Amino acid sequence: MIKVEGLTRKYGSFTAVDDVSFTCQPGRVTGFLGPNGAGKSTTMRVMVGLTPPTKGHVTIGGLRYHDIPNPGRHVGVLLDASAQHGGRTGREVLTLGAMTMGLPVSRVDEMLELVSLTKAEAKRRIRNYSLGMKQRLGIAHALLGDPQVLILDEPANGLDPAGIRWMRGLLKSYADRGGTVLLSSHLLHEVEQIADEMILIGNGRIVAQGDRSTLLAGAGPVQTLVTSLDNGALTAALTNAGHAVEPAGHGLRVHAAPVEVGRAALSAQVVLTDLRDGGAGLEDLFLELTADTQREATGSLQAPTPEGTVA
Ligand SMILES: Nc1ncnc2c1ncn2[C@@H]1O[C@H](COP(=O)(O)OP(=O)(O)OP(=O)(O)O)[C@@H](O)[C@H]1O
Repeated sequence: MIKVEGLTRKYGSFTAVDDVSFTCQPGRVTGFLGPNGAGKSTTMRVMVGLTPPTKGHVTIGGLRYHDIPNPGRHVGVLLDASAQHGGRTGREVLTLGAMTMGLPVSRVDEMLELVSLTKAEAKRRIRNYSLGMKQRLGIAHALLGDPQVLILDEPANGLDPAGIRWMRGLLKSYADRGGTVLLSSHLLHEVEQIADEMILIGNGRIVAQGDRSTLLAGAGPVQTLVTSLDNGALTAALTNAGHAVEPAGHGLRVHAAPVEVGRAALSAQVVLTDLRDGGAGLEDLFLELTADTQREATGSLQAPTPEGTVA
């Protein structure tokens, strides 16, 4: 388990992380989500002892990182995949890691296979790796010591769609086996597909946390988008059932849950061709909660004209 308690990190008069507290449970993937500069990396750096906190503390399995004997056997860390020495080969990096942690060198081949780096790629110098290859190597390094806890900063960065899917499966099965995973991202869709819990941070402060349904409960009124073979009859049935209905594209927006819409359609014998949640959703919630920390106005984006002026 990772426990962050009252963590504050200041740089001069600037507060990068402001009284942050949360826990990451074993068997769960926790997503750490926030816009650029929100304080995710700083929090993670404090977790693994690379940045001292101004106030508060972090424990992993009850110990501060510095007090964990042979930490690589307990905590797998990937903070910056490009931070490896460019002149070393991937195999050398993993071999050095295995030797430092007292692991058999056979572990290197296992990890290379796990992250799908070929033998030829493992012999290449890291300065010639693509970002996605560096990321795979970083994940291999984090998993080398078979740790119970993983702390990964933007692990999907640079991975192609198949790589992102692979990583999702890898982290989910790791958590299913009882591991604790904390991963950061500034991309909601990346996190929401994998995380059991989400922690939203903006301007160094936690703005929301919980599982998907808890967060969605705070995301505005329930709405459903529905299209049918007879929208007129469906509108009548929904109105009779006491639900507000308005036209939306080829279908209807109903101020009720999908199950209520389905019931009304059944009673009116209307065939549905599309039925989906039309609520504000997590993205709206995320943008709303972090609105004062976004660099862009979220409501009224205007594309620049070809001349570079806003139309
Ligand atoms: N060493 C430092 N000195 C001064 N300011 C710093 C330092 N490290 C981080 N900061 C500032 O702290 C804030 C939080 O940065 P951090 O890297 O933690 O954000 P982040 O949420 O990881 O962002 P991103 O998604 O862009 O990686 C930023 O404003 C950053 O400029």
